[in-house]
Amino acid sequence: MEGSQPLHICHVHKASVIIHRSHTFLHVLAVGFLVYYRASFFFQNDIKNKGLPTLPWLLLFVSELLLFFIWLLGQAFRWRPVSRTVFPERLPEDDKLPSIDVFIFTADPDREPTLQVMNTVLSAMAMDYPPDKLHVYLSDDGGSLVTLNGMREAWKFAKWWIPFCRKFGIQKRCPEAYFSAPANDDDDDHGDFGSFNEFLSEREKLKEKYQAFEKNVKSFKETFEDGKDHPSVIEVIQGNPNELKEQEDQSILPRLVYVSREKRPSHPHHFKAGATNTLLRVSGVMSNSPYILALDCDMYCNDPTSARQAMCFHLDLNISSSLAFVQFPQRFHNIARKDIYESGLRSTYSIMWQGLDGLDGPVLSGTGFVLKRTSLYGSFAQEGADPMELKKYFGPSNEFIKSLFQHTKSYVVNGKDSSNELLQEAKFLASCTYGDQTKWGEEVGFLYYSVAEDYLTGFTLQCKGWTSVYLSSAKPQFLGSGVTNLNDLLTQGTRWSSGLVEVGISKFCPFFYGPSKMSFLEKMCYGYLSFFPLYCLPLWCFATIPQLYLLKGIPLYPEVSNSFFIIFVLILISSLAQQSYEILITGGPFRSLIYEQRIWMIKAITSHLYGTLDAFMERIGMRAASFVPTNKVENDERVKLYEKGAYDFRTSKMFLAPLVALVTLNTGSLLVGIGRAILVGDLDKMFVQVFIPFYILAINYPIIEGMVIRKDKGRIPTSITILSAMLSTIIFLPVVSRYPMY
Ligand SMILES: O=c1ccn([C@@H]2O[C@H](COP(=O)(O)OP(=O)(O)O[C@H]3O[C@H](CO)[C@@H](O)[C@H](O)[C@H]3O)[C@@H](O)[C@H]2O)c(=O)[nH]1
Ligand SMILES: [Mn+2]
Repeated sequence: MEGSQPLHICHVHKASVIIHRSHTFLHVLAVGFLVYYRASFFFQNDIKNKGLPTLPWLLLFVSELLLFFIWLLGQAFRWRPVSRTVFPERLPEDDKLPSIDVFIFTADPDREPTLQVMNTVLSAMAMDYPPDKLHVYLSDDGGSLVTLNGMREAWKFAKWWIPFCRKFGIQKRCPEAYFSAPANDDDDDHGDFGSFNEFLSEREKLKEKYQAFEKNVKSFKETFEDGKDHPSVIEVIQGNPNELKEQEDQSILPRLVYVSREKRPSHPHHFKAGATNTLLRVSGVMSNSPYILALDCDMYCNDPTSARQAMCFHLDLNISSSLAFVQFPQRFHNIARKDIYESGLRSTYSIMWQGLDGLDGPVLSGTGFVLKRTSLYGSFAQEGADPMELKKYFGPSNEFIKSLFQHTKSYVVNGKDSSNELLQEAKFLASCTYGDQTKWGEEVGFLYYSVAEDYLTGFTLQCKGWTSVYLSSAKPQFLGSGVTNLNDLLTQGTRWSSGLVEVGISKFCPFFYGPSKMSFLEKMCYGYLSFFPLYCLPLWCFATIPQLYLLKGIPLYPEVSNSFFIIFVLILISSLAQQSYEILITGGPFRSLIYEQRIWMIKAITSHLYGTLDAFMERIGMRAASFVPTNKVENDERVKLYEKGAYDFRTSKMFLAPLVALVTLNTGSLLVGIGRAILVGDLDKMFVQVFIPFYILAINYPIIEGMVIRKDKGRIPTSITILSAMLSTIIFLPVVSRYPMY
């Protein structure tokens, strides 16, 4: 680095460190007493005599231990949280900046509206970075003409949009976001008053052009096409040469390339990891930039300086040699005031990733990262290596092998003569068999093993000694669309947990995979992420066992007068205190306390259970992996429900039935508990078991509302309520009647 001014600084959150560590100590102490209480039960001589059932005790004990274990792993995130500040103004001159390939992924024009995808493309093209050093690639796994047409339209609009953004210092470079905000954004730099009028008239002109663009994108209809069976299609998007001189284009616009890899029904395509590897190869022979910015199709650039921010780390000679990627948070533009689905991912991006950043670095998070290309190539790509050996790793393309040792490549494709060869090579690199018998997906590029490809790939990078940094700023660098209905939330949650657990129970298990250069605390964090979905097992137990035994009048917790009762109370308070503290320091509204617990419970009962089962079934070969892209279409009626804070229960029976059945069971046992308290007068003995269903129902009141009060379309259908009530009776009745009431 030139001069003495640092490009970035890092602050340790000292107060949080002290608070978290002391809290961890106290909480562990309390759990120690709980373990003593549970364990001593088994050493009582009179269990048999009293006829007390040991199975529920054992289940509760194991549940408590498992939940505690997961919690303990989670404390590693709280060990040393840090945050960072960058100084992009101290970066070297533009001509010294390295070039960047931007990868944008889309898979399904029905779930991912083309206009939205094009807005992401435009926002990336308009980033504040030298345009000749920016190459934007769109991977279209849908293989859709609608998307290709959208790209051509986006290119035409970009020719107006990008100069406009530059001239007036526009900050919101995603056109949709820009035109839906008022004209006088204070962040923009309009110059003096005279030019403000000029600005207004140009803005009007641009708005008309945007509307025309929108119309062209939306009105394009596809003649039937099968997105799952087609050859690779690669097109360097360039306007009509007569419209604007090519050279002029080049000086103002970054390159834009459409890539739809070959797909054949008989050939696995490995979802997003496969798409990423295709883009790595294709871009390798086309632009071969040393850095890659990856974006999901809904994640538009909200801060045009994000690429420069990332360069503050990549160009810092003190850390750059081992730095694999800079991760930005996933933030969303559509989170309602009441974030009832917890789609803001508060804890992940404001607590956990900051904690990882204080250890060896954050987890690779699929989108919003700037990664060093060579980190994905492994250590085999050494200069002087045997070319035949290299082909075993990277496949047969000579052009691609050459690219491994060339740092950047002048852009040559323009659709004519010699460059046509390069386009042919690129198509070859995008063919579905290219990776066969190579190390792509195993040791090179993104790994295919899990649908949580980002998590797994980042994990293996860090095991090899690569580091990462996390940069979260007050102004989000990227904004995506968060989920706004229960169905999308639970479908996505099922995929995530299946992908994560799959890693945990494989040879990649964070605790055993090696040799690993990762610190123990970092391993705990990775272990937490792989195993936390298993909290579904304890939660299923807590939602059923105390309730069933309350119905039978058998106590499973200490009575109020027992001194161990206070331990259970303390553990509850301690957990709530930790969550409240974290909501407080991350600036969340206090009601999140309830929303987050509700979603925590709902996901345990549904998506985490299914995801975990899925992972085990895949492991034994009973199921194939699947990746259903999250729906990004906004439906007015459904968005209204979301903004009102009402759950949209239109989802499958598979998700609703267990929720309704457990709410029914808990209601039943709460009523019986209250009845017993009045008639039998054993509230002292059964207090905890009455309190648990009470707490569950209080947190999940909206489910009761959805079952019996709401009349709108988003309610829970009566048929499901009846079905689940019957189901819960059939399943639970035998358990209740096995032991005599006394
Ligand atoms: O076969 C596929 C499936 C998906 N995608 C793209 O992958 C991105 C992420 O998919 P999305 O449906 O939005 O999934 P999310 O659950 O929201 O994604 C999170 O989780 C994924 C792993 O499960 C990561 O890949 C993502 O980056 C991360 O944002 C989207 O742009 C898709 O178009 C593909 O390119 N090919
Ligand atoms: Mn997404």
